[in-house]
Amino acid sequence: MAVFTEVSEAQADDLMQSLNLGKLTALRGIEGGIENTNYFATTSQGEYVLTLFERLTKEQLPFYLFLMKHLAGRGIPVPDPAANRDGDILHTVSGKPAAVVNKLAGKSQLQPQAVHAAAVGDMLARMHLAGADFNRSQPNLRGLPWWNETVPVVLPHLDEAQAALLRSELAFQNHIAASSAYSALPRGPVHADLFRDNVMFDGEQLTGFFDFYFAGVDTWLFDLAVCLNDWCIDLPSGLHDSERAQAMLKGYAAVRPLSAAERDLLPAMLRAGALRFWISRLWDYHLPREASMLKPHDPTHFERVLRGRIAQPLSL
Ligand SMILES: Nc1ncnc2c1ncn2[C@@H]1O[C@H](COP(=O)(O)OP(=O)(O)O)[C@@H](O)[C@H]1O
Ligand SMILES: N[C@@H](CCOP(=O)(O)O)C(=O)O
Repeated sequence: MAVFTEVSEAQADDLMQSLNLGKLTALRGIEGGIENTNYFATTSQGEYVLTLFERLTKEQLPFYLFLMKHLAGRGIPVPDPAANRDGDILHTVSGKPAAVVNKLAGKSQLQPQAVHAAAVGDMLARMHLAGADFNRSQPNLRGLPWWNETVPVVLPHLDEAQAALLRSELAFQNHIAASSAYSALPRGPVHADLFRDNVMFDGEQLTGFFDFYFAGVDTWLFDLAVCLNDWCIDLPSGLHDSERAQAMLKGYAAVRPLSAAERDLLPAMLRAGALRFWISRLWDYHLPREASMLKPHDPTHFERVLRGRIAQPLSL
């Protein structure tokens, strides 16, 4: 479940009315998600999602919320945070920072085909281009500095072979990040967590995507690698699916062709994407948050993905 903080109907009604979104008619806690408290709030005007942020601070949140607003304004199908009469889009509910966004149509496609992978590639490239002139900046808070901090914390929980892999991959990624080839990669705001459960489809039509709370400024190639590592990997084997990967790469490149430097570094970024989620899953698994009733994601999945990416680098 992902209701860490209870919200009463009266509290939600007050907020919806202050946002000029009508009178609350129903409020329902959302089970999915692992980071924040989420409710579906129905009003006389429509359906919305109310999020209370459990870990992110008031200083960090404007980047995500204004990025969503910027992208929505450019026609990218992402939730648009609602503003009050003073133009504020970050609110407070039960002492927690909170936001209200429109509910997106569609449902998750958890068993994607090539056509879905292509649509995600196309939309990701559109998002990168639309975000290029966004005027705020915040690093990817789950980027290399966080990996360097967190690896020593999770290492004691691993067996020898896993610890050796984690150490050597972290060293490899530090080496890549210090290279001139890496510095030459184009960058901008990235979603950084565009997994299957964060994208909505109506049949083959991508209707929207959400959950921007791991977004940040990073290389566009890293974002693409994160998508390839989720949409184009079979579950539970962790094996690469070439048909879906080619479809995603083609969908992306039709909107924004990859540079030579990006093509060269794709294998390293696929490893970076696998390492990032192996570390965060190990962290969530071995150091769970107090009072959380969540079932953590399986860390060994991304260990398998990483081993696969090292053994069989994807070449373009
Ligand atoms: N804007 C939205 N439109 C439709 N459904 C949403 C929207 N935002 C969140 N959801 C629903 O809420 C669930 C949890 O949201 P998510 O952002 O993944 O939570 P968390 O940040 O806690 O991981 C999603 O799986 C989805 O079902
Ligand atoms: N996609 C990540 C976990 C982040 O969870 P989300 O529900 O906020 O997308 C993973 O699979 O490890």
